[in-house]
Amino acid sequence: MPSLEDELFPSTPGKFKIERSNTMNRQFHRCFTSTSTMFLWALFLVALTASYLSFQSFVDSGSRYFSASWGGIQWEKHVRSSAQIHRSGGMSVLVTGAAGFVGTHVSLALKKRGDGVVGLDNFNNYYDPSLKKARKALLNNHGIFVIEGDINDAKLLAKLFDAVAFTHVMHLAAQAGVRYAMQNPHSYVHSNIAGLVTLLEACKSANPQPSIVWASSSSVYGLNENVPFSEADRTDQPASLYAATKKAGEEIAHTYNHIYGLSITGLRFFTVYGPWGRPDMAYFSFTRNILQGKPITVYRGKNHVDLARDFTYIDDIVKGCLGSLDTSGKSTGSGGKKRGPAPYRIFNLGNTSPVTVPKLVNILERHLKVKAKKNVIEMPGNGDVPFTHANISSAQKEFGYRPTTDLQTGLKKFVRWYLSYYGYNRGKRVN
Ligand SMILES: O=C(O)[C@H]1O[C@H](OP(=O)(O)OP(=O)(O)OC[C@H]2O[C@@H](n3ccc(=O)[nH]c3=O)[C@H](O)[C@@H]2O)[C@H](O)[C@@H](O)[C@@H]1O
Repeated sequence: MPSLEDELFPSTPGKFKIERSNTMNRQFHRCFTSTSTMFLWALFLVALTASYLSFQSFVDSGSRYFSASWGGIQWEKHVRSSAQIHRSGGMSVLVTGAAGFVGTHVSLALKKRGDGVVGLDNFNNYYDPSLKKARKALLNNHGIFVIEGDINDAKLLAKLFDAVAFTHVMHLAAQAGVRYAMQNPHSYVHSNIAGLVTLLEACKSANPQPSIVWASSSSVYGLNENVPFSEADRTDQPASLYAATKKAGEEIAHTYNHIYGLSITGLRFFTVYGPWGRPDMAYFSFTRNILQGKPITVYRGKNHVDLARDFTYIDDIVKGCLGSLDTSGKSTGSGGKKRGPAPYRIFNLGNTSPVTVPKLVNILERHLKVKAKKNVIEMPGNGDVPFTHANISSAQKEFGYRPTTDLQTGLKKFVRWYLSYYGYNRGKRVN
């Protein structure tokens, strides 16, 4: 039987194989034995290092688990204190997408009037996450705790509803943007469909069930040509996957209302703009490019018709959100079972006065005191619609919604914020 040495060092044709004297044999054997011992030691050390490294990685993953961004006594304390109501008849609201544009403004408005607010946001990098972090810091300064987590995380949601009996959920977390849907379609399904269902599941099982107000979109009107758009108009011709996921969201919401007695209000926002806004939107990216001397691309419709939007200022949208929360009515279910019918509502939140994109550029040029380098091209077939225009009579009737800021005034406020946030006022540019 071959020895271990033989197996480790199989004979090979070479110097040591030719005729050897006894002495040479002994020396060779000594030398061979010590070499193989060293090799065994080396092997032992390698094995030791490997097991140490794998132990380290086990410890690391363990500590990652224990230091997860949510959970623990301190964390629950923060959640409960942030959810605390400070006015009589107030509400405690879970705001998803709290570090987003609309989420930040709504959270601040709720907190300011004495409602409890807990924020949830996944801080994804669809656009510059540092802007989301800055919004989070702003919310923290106002006593609002924002949890870094995803609406698809059912355990996190269950934990939140365990910790706090939220009266309302303001669901604003979403994958936004009309044209980006062609680049990353799955992100829309992940947030706007799967995420919505996970959230509604958590709400339906919560005891008490919260009332839900959530962000749909004016884009559900798609290729509809009746203007202004009314809630009763057809919404079965979406022009983008984004619009299709929002429309699907409305149907899913209806199902949860019907089966589980959840009170649900969907808000169709019309191109919301303002301070702390979204860098992917035209008014924001135009401002950035104009200030940096870069060209902007202005889309134009068929037959040289200008595109138009019912641009709606953020403060008006916030009023609409709060009005919806205040009039939402209660969910009726408990223990995951419906106990009676609950409200199901949909409202347009627009400005009711569409403005063309060239006019938007004009206003920006005046506020920025810089001429834009315009590159006008025909609207590509990328999900865009030629115009939007809201009929807001339902929201007006239900909770007195009345927008008061025109585009000229709203953009002035946006530009003032932009210049200050990006350091133009201090004589330096940080973007
Ligand atoms: O109201 C809505 O439902 C939607 O409003 C916006 O979508 P959109 O109206 O397309 O807003 P922008 O992306 O800011 O575009 C505004 C206008 O500028 C035009 N545009 C956009 C980008 C560009 O480079 N050039 C350009 O001319 C667009 O065609 C559009 O007519 C938001 O991005 C959506 O998330 C939201 O749901």
